[in-house]
Amino acid sequence: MDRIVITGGAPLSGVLPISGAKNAALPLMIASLLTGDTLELANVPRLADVQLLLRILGNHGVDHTVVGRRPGESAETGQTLRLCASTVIDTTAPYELVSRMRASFWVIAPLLARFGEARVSLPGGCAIGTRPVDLLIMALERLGAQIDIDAGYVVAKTPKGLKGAEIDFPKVTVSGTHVALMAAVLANGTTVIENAAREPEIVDVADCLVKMGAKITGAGTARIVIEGVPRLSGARHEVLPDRIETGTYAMAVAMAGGDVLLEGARAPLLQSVLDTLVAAGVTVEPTNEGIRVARNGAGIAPVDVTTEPFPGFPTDLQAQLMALMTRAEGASRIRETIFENRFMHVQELARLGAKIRLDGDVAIVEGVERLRGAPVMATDLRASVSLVIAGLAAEGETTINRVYHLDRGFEALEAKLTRCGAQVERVRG
Ligand SMILES: CC(=O)N[C@H]1[C@@H](OP(=O)(O)OP(=O)(O)OC[C@H]2O[C@@H](n3ccc(=O)[nH]c3=O)[C@H](O)[C@@H]2O)O[C@H](CO)[C@@H](O)[C@@H]1O
Ligand SMILES: C=C(OP(=O)(O)O)C(=O)O
Repeated sequence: MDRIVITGGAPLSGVLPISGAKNAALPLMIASLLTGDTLELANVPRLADVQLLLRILGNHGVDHTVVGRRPGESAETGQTLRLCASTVIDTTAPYELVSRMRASFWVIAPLLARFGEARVSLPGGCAIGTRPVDLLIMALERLGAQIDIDAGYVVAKTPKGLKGAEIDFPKVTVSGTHVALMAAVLANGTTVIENAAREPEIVDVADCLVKMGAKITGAGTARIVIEGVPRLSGARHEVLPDRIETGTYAMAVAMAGGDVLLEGARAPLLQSVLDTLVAAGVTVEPTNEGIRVARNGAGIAPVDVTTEPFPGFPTDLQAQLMALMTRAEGASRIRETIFENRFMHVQELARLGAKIRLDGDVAIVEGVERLRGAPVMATDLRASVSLVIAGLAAEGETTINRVYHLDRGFEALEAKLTRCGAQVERVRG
């Protein structure tokens, strides 16, 4: 298995390109099931999750081609995919594939909306929490689907087609909102989603669906209204920049010190994160090309942060912020409210010398003078990258095992960091 070896201590400088957002690319690819025409998606990151989803869609009969490199695309960022679901041969998504990536469960919505049936494996447990799908099922039932659970599969049918309805989510859910949206666009009549997730990735998917002929208003607010249409057509759409990758590299610069332009990043996608970094004493400057992040000499000030649905501080950056705060001048308080088991990085950061105490859903991080490199491993994507951030500031060598987690969500991580002066190497094996 591959490992990443980091020799800490080098400041970062230069230009680091930001890739397309994984969490938008995945539902956008799934939306290709809603039409028999071609959906062309640009700026799709080259990630293990994207490759796996192509396999899952291929299993349903979706053809894909990778279009030659376009202007603005490089070996490090982005590819253009053409997806065509003109002949869907199978409406079952099997356990072997769905169990490897949660978002693949969302195929249930377009399959049901377009073909009136879907049989999709329950996604199974995951390192960061139990992550049930009850609210996704509730949304589909509200739209008139009959749902049974059979041998670990969700079997959904809608013999007379889906019907528009009011869906009021008792808690904000990104997955629930994606599923409700993708089902409602082909339903008969009007659907209103209340307490909808406002994440930028929801807006990106809604924008693409509108290009495909869907009638959607209110995406990006807590109330989305969808007027169902009988069919959707093909479209071309460019995936928005990855705000989580942006925040991750901003924290890497804050940790290592230096001055880097995060090229293509958009500040409004992560204002709460940028505000936190400014509070920590980091220089953050949105420019026409992206976001400049710098820390030259100044210490890191401790912060008090709670994870929340967008526009609050994202749970997907909680581990990275915690890594940064291990070097702060004082104690930080980080509260995780989205997932009940998302502190798996704490014991690994401790191996590098971090001082972190857990009290329920709160982590109290006592900043230390120095971290020291060590072998570490993590059980999920963002926890793994928090160890990369810590490794950049640790004395000596940090070896990160289980690199497949990083490959799920960070395109060309070593190349991007190395180009900015970090000593990061992938050891194949
Ligand atoms: C591929 C993708 O986009 N993943 C993101 C998505 O995950 P995901 O879409 O799975 O996250 P949700 O917003 O749906 O989950 C939020 C909370 O609601 C709970 N819940 C969710 C659905 C349900 O039916 N019942 C239920 O109780 C979850 O367990 C969790 O505690 O949003 C999360 C929150 O921003 C991010 O961390 C993930 O990176
Ligand atoms: C938790 C994440 O992804 P997923 O929902 O695919 O597990 C993530 O992107 O941090």
